[in-house]
Amino acid sequence: MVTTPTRTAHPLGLELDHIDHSYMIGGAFTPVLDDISLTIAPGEFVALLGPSGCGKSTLLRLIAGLEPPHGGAILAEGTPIAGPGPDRIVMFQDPTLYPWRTVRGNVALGHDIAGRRDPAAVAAAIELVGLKGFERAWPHQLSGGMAQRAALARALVNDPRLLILDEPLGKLDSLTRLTMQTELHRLWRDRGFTAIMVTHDVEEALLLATRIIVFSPRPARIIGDLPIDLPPHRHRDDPRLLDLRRNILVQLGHSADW
Ligand SMILES: Nc1ncnc2c1ncn2[C@@H]1O[C@H](COP(=O)(O)OP(=O)(O)OP(=O)(O)O)[C@@H](O)[C@H]1O
Repeated sequence: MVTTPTRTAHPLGLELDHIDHSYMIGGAFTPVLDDISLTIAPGEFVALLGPSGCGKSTLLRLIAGLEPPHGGAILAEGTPIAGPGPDRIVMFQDPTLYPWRTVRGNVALGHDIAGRRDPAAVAAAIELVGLKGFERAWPHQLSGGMAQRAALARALVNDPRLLILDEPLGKLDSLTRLTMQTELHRLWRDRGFTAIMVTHDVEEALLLATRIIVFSPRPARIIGDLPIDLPPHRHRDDPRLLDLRRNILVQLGHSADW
């Protein structure tokens, strides 16, 4: 696999200022996000952890600009986010590749929409995620991990300033997941974008993130904000990582020996 010399020119910094959000669920007004304030520095890798249904994906959607918050504001470098933008790319649990496009066609999608032609950048992104040789493969010919790599290449080809990851590795088998964790971490280090990732896996958060935000059950409030001051190359059995894991599990309401 290649390493890339290209660094994202300007990783995006974010300010979440007293965010509230709610939905009508079954006819009832249901608060989902409760007074979320958070400053994310350019280049951070922030993992969001919290109980199922607490509002993590909702927060990602607001940051992506797919919905406006009902209260408060989200500022990107001081400017309120007013909708989706090419500087903020979202990657979901399902790779959602277009079945009628090859790997190359899927990765080039953002360029095609923007009317841009840059076959070299597309080829570089494909190589970067280890799919060189599969440019002409169709999505149905890929394994789950390969499809997720193609989705990652599609996200990276546009050189995002902020990568928004909603459980991107959640559906992968455990071995592929380990490989993809390493790859994602390497890409983040090499490219230097800001990353915000929802995961249910405390260990994954500890292996990848520079900071972990822990949320309460719905409506999500921030109950923990932990800087992860570990070296870039981390080991699952590092006693400091195991201590942090215990601490986070307790915050999430599990017993420490879980
Ligand atoms: N478009 C929507 N319309 C109505 N309710 C919604 C909508 N999207 C999410 N919700 C509700 O908001 C709450 C939070 O959902 P969200 O998907 O943000 O949680 P989550 O923390 O990401 O959950 P999980 O960890 O299980 O993926 C849930 O109760 C869900 O039912």
